[in-house]
Amino acid sequence: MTAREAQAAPATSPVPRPAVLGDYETAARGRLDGRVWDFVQGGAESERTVGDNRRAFSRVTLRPRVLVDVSHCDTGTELLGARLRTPLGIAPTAYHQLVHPEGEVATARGAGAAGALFVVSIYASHTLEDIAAAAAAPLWLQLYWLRRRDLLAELVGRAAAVGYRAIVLTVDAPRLGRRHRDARNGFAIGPGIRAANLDPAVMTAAHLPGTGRSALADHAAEAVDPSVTWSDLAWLRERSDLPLVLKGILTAQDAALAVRHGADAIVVSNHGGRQLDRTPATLDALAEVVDAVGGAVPVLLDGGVRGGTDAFAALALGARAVLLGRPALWGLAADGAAGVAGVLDLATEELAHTMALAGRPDLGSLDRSAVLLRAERR
Ligand SMILES: Cc1cc2nc3c(=O)[nH]c(=O)nc-3n(C[C@H](O)[C@H](O)[C@H](O)COP(=O)(O)O)c2cc1C
Ligand SMILES: CCCCCCC(=O)C(=O)O
Repeated sequence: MTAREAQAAPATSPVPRPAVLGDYETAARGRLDGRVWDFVQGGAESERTVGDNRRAFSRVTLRPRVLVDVSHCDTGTELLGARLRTPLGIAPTAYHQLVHPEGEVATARGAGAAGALFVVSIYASHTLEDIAAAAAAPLWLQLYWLRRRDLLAELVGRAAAVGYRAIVLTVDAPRLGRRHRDARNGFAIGPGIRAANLDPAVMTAAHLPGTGRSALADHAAEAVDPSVTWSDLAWLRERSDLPLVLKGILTAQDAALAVRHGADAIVVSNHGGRQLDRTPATLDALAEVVDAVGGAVPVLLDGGVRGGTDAFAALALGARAVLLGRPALWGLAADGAAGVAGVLDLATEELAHTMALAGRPDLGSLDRSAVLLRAERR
């Protein structure tokens, strides 16, 4: 069942006729506890980077070509050997059960209905195996480099055994960003929700409310290994034959190092503005990374993508695919699997529409000449 069918059928759909992804945001806002909402929406420190990710997309101008046959617009793409119906996928986000009882199992169903990639967080609230059983489209597994390397080795083995297609190592979080909303809320992961793939002994701090701090930040300080460097990637490589994707690259220097150390793909990401505040908007960093990589590996982007026209801009500037973080959680909170598929289908329809009006009937015909990215006014 596609999301459109799901929404057309019962008059009880909680998000009737969403016109833009922001309609899912509004619906999610009405359903979530304030502290969970702050955890989802919030960013690090002044949240300047959260806003900059969005502002960068508003500086894009489109340059349409005309008298092109656009009677069929194809959003299909290929990524690390897998065919996808859409270049829009789901970024890894922790603890989907915070926003919907069916958590990542529903997210996997929604992504499958849309034919979209789903990157599963190491902090998923369902097991890798249950998520895989619900999936009908490619899954990748995201890791943070935990001090407990035995857990990493176990996870990459389990992921391969149930068909995950890549390992994504997030490299922008040697410690957690200073998230003032979570600190003020003393945010902790509530009872009944757990990181289903990790040893509970590692997770204690993440569940301690009432400290006056973010329990997740305390957990990260305990559990994440901040001493990891480029040379450690070989350790992970030796334990998995799956392609290795590095998420959180923002500079040409690190992009070149990633290629040199054998990364199979790169995600240009500032973690949705949740880690180092005042990093560049991902759209502004994209061309630098794409140029440094020189086509050696695919480059993906996340951060601030809120519709098909944003995706069009990122794809034109060289991204092979684009990931949605918060919007997937809005869809999940609003309407479970149908909401996730609804977000992906709506954004993909918007992308196809933009492609038609811009005279670019397939992703291969999209290049930098399709957009102008105006410099930021100082
Ligand atoms: C609630 C939440 C949880 C997140 N959890 C993770 C995570 O577990 N691993 C990770 O690599 N990134 C995580 N991220 C960052 C996302 O993968 C992604 O980089 C970011 O959300 C993209 O920006 P967007 O939300 O503006 O689309 C999280 C983001 C949010 C909003
Ligand atoms: C590394 C400790 C917990 C991380 C929580 C998920 C996440 O990455 C986020 O942005 O939030």
